Amino acid sequence: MTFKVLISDPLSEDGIQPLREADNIEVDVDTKLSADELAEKIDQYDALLVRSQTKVTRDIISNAKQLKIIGRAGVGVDNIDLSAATEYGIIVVNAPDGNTNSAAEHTVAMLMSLSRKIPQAYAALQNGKWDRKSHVGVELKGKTLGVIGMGRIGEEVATRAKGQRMQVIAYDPFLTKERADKLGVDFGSVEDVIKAADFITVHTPLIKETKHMIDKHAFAKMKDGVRIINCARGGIIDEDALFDAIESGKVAGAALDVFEEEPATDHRLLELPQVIATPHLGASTVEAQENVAIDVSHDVVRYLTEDVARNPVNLPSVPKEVMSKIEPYFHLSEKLGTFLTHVTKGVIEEINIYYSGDLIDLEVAPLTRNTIKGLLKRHLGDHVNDVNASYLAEKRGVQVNENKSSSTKGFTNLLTVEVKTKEGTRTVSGTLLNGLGPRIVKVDSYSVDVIPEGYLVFVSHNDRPGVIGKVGSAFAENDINIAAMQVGRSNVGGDAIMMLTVDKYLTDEQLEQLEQVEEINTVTAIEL
Ligand SMILES: NC(=O)C1=CN([C@@H]2O[C@H](COP(=O)(O)OP(=O)(O)OC[C@H]3O[C@@H](n4cnc5c(N)ncnc54)[C@H](O)[C@@H]3O)[C@@H](O)[C@H]2O)C=CC1
Ligand SMILES: O=C(O)CCC(=O)C(=O)O
Repeated sequence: MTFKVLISDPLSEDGIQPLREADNIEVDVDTKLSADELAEKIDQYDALLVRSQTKVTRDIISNAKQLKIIGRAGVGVDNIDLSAATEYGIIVVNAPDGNTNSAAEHTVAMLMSLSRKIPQAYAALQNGKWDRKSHVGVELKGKTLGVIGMGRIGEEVATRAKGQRMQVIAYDPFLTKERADKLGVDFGSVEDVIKAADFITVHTPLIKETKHMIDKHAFAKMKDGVRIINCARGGIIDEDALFDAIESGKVAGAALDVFEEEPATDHRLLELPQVIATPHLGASTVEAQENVAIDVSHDVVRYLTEDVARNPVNLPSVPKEVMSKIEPYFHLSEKLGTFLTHVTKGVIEEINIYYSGDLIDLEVAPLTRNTIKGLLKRHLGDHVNDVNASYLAEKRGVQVNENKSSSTKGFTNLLTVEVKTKEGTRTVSGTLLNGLGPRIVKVDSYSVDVIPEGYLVFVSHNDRPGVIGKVGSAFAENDINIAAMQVGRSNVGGDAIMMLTVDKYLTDEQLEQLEQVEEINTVTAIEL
């Protein structure tokens, strides 16, 4: 099978070598497509790679009939409609580490340019003005830098600012005292930071909580003559409030690499002499562009060929060590879900998944997603995958509960899936037998030992002498070859079940014939 990859923004040619070198991947580069052209063309592709220029909208995603992965060569994924991608089962991956250094260096460059008015002085000189009076700067040494967002870039900036002998005070919801002490920075609330700082730099993602977090109220609390830097995302700082704060003299200057609307060629902030700006250049170095393209290309190859991604954005990433431990249970979890879709009557309202034995200490969320996938796929089709399984269940009002239970019923590991509908509850348990692979070991209260593979027939019947022979004959009369058979009963003469492994999926006619046997209540054909 050959996968087709479209690259719709300029990416480093050296960086995309992993894609070019993959045997089964064909790469098209087209960086001039309009949104409409992309929406029209996208249905031929298995993967789309972008930088920040292409807006991957719901419209484009809904046309992407075979798209499996969107790769963002960079950190911020705000140019991709993540909820649409999740809904359509498309994984989004980014390259979070490759441009950290460049973005941090750019921030420091902006900090120094801002403090010494280098861009303004250069522009004046180009216009023939030897003006030394208007371009008096301030030193960084001894000043306080406020860092909001101490992730990868924020931390690098803080460390470098200390090299300039600045004091650093930082806020991040995940910044612990231990980490702050280790980095040699003070920490406090957003308010503490903005009140204490002479320079403020933001390094958060643009999300609901950070949109306009620096607004007119925040500016009012700052020191007079504060200077602001934004090399993260336009919109973290309210641009109108910044404009007013500069005009009023509260803010002495601002250095902006990013804007709420980009490209921002005609922005009123750019008319202010206190503002210096670059056109979103934080990651624009040879090194960063090569790094992010390499990282994202590797992830696209990995996902298309092995179904694993290192930097997924709309799916929690599972560390390799965890993955290697849970991987053997993947097959079992999906098969248990699929088994239940065959034997469950009515609309699923609740799914309870119980993990016990060896499974109790593992991170089982990926197995839960896989079980849900098994439960939904038969009815919703092949577009159900790990990315959208939980979303689709939630959308349908299905409550999913993940439980860890100490009851192993004698197995070293046991995975039990219970499904509730208005018509009742059905339960199936499976285990991974050492050296023998996956087994279904219980259906409702009946113990069985069945390999969850191929074609099965689930028969519920009354426990009477001779019934097994009758069922055997009925199968023979219907030309159905039985490869294996398991029986289980609740009590002598009571309800009983049979699980048979057969060679073919039973037709409706065959099922009707089998149900003619007096002792048989229901016969269900199962394909796992
Ligand atoms: N200008 C450019 O070309 C570039 C811009 N960026 C942008 O820089 C930003 C930071 O990137 P990274 O450091 O790689 O991301 P990161 O994910 O490592 O760090 C973001 C940090 O922000 C923190 N945060 C989230 N909400 C917050 C809040 N309300 N207040 C304070 N902190 C909050 C998070 O806890 C996290 O530690 C992103 O917006 C990214 O898109 C990244 C690379 C290049
Ligand atoms: O140069 C780019 O692609 C933008 C980089 C960026 O903003 C990011 O990685 O978040």
